[in-house]
Amino acid sequence: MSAWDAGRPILTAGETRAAEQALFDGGMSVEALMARAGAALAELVWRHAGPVDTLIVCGPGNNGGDGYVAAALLRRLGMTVRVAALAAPRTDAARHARDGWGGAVEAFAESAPATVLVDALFGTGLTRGLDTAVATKLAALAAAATVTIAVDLPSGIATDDGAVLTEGLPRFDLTLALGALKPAHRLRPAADHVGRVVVGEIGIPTDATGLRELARPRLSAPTAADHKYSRGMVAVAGGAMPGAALLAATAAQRAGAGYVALSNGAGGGPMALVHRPLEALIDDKRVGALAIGPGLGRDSAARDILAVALGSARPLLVDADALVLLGQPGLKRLGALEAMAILTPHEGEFAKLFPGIASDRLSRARAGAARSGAVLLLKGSDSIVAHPDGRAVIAPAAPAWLASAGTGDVLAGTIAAMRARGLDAFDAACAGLWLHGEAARIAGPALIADDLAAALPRALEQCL
Ligand SMILES: NC(=O)C1=CN([C@@H]2O[C@H](COP(=O)(O)OP(=O)(O)OC[C@H]3O[C@@H](n4cnc5c(N)ncnc54)[C@H](OP(=O)(O)O)[C@@H]3O)[C@@H](O)[C@H]2O)[C@@H](O)CC1
Ligand SMILES: Nc1ncnc2c1ncn2[C@@H]1O[C@H](COP(=O)(O)OP(=O)(O)O)[C@@H](O)[C@H]1O
Ligand SMILES: [K+]
Repeated sequence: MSAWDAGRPILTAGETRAAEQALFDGGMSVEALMARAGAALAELVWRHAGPVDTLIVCGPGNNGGDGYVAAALLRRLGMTVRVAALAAPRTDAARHARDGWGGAVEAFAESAPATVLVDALFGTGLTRGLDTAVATKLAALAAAATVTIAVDLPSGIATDDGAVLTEGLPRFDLTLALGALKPAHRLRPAADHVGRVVVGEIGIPTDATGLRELARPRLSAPTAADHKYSRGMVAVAGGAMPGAALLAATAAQRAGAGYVALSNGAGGGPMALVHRPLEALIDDKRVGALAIGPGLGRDSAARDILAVALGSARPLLVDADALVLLGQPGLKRLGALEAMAILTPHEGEFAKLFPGIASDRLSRARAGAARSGAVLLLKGSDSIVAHPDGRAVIAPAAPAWLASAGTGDVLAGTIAAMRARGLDAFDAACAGLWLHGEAARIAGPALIADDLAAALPRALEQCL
């Protein structure tokens, strides 16, 4: 299964509305869909918080409507549940839901805290940050609660770009994503506020999405018919700083490549690493991926090495210094290559390579892929893989211990191994990114890039 098919769909606010509309066009009522959403919420509260006193704070839209539905269901289960409203319902469905609750409705500003706080103020309809008084009250209720649950999204974050629009927004324990994940559940800084995310299946169609969550890849183990070249041959073009290229090459070996060759290396590294000149490697048709950038340097020698790599027919992975040296002519060459290339910039490299693309991270990654004609992996604490055709995958948060020199070099080698084993550029970037995050979890606190490479086999094991 491809990385695209394996990942859970992520819908924007607009896509969610369109998906809901498709159900309504098919004859379903808004009230019926809200009944499903409210039931999913009631079940989540019941399962995760138990029969303790609960306060559900409801906004004026359908997010608030979900809250009223859940309140009525929880009361029926015998729970002590109170409802507080920020404003009267403004949609027919939310009014219907409040009528179904029928009990007392406190004023939000005066409501007392409870053990469980359910935030049903705003969801995908949020258009601006919360007023200061509302934000302060929500934070106080959250601070006094033992368990905090957000309906669809914590109120105060932008659904589509991961922006936090409200100062002092609480970090919730749990978020019930209705129908599908939204970008804000995975994009930082919003993602820092969602806690554990549970997707509530309410039956909305999700196939029109252009965005998915990174999923664990399924990879095959070598069979009796395999030999070292069929498992994937990786070439790493080294340069001024041999350590970085060596890390990338070692990572490619540990990620399962059958043959890894390093050019311009200073020697050293695993005995199994082959040292060969770049000119010989680019003419070797067995090379399934050529990684260039880690430790390349930015001098004239580095430019020459990059020119050789760009002139080769080997599938390219362009990282680090090579991204900075590429420039506009290099980008043009990339787009014209027969085998789709992979670019792995961090934010700084991205800004140098694509001056003038200033937007949220997801839009930037997509624009960079479209402009280069290459798969673009925008690194960071919420890494994104974008295809030139507009599809994108967001990785769940990886351990921040990855913020350590050389971990990007390990990622480059890991992705090169995936590309060389025969995955297409998009799947290789996704598989490598997943293995990298998992290796970081395995390596644990204070990891160094060498540990990460050493942990790759155990990450790989989980994909077989
Ligand atoms: N669609 C469906 O059928 C279903 C949807 N479902 C649920 O509905 C949610 C989306 O519902 P929604 O579209 O009604 O938007 P919602 O987030 O409740 O708020 C919109 C209201 O808030 C207002 N407003 C916005 N920002 C504000 C602010 N900062 N401060 C103050 N006010 C602000 C805005 O008015 P405005 O002032 O912007 O005109 C408007 O009145 C979705 O997340 C899911 O939970 C499920 O029930 C399944 C069925
Ligand atoms: N705070 C963080 N949380 C999670 N992952 C991070 C964080 N900071 C960096 N990373 C990851 O660590 C790697 C760093 O790569 P890079 O910036 O190229 O470093 P280097 O050039 O030193 O190898 C990337 O995969 C990036 O996504
Ligand atoms: K909410």
